[in-house]
Amino acid sequence: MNAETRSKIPVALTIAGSDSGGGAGIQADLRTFAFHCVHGTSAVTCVTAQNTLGVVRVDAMPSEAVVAQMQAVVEDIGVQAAKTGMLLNPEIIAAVAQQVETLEIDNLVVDPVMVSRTGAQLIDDDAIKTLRQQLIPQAAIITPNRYEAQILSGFPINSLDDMRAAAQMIHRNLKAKTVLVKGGGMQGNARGVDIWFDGNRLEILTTQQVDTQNTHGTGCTLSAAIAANLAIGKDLLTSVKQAKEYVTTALAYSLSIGKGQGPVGHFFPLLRN
Ligand SMILES: Nc1ncnc2c1ncn2[C@@H]1O[C@H](COP(=O)(O)OP(=O)(O)OP(=O)(O)O)[C@@H](O)[C@H]1O
Ligand SMILES: Cc1ncc(CO)c(N)n1
Repeated sequence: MNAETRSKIPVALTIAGSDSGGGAGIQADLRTFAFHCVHGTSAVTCVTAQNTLGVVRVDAMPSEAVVAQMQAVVEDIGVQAAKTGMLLNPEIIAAVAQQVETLEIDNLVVDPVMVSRTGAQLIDDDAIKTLRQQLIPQAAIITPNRYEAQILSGFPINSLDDMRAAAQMIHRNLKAKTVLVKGGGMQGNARGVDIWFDGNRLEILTTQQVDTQNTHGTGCTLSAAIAANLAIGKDLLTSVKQAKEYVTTALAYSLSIGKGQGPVGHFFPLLRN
């Protein structure tokens, strides 16, 4: 049998950490790209020893190794979109920001991974500063969760109104082109509601609320799905809306594995009871 060669396969790049438990980070991103029929490439920033209960240990890659991975992928294969996840320290963030510019990477989705949904800080304070100054202004969209939006806006977020105000403030103060404040960590009716603001248009994005504790990797999955849709050539708002639908269905098929928060079911059409 002759192999059928396809020349127009969209390609996306994830610049993120490894999650040994397989629920978040590059493992979630590559599964999400594959689901969208987008070829997935990766630049690993750090290796976490992690499971459904939390992060046990983190080992950073040298920033030169992250740069080499980005260059190897972009200079040969080329990418139509990229996302960043856990970037860990100021050296890695500065190096990634520099390469995004040098390699002219378009359609950059920045998931400003700082604090997990459980409230655990995942990167150090200097890293947050570098992220604000060097990477966020280059993003087509940034996707902070409730706690990250609190840090970036500087005020507590307890309601949909607070989320709206934070999205507007982050857009204005950080020169973020588009902001999506995610509501997975909210209580009551605001849980699972996201706010989109691009300086012009403010949209409240809702799907069905899914009642599950298996929410590990929802943020990674959402930003990877946005990048996949952008790589395919969809516009930004359509990419976000469709990514949100994808996460909602993946949550509805989430996996009860481990003793804590299990991962979402990325390949739900293949899952059987
Ligand atoms: N229970 C839920 N029902 C419906 N949608 C949800 C639920 N939980 C999270 N989401 C959605 O999942 C997406 C990711 O948001 P979330 O706030 O969970 O990100 P995060 O905290 O960065 O995730 P992570 O667990 O990967 O750190 C958002 O679109 C959010 O609205
Ligand atoms: C590697 C990694 N990236 C991102 C997150 C946030 O969910 C996580 N827990 N682990």
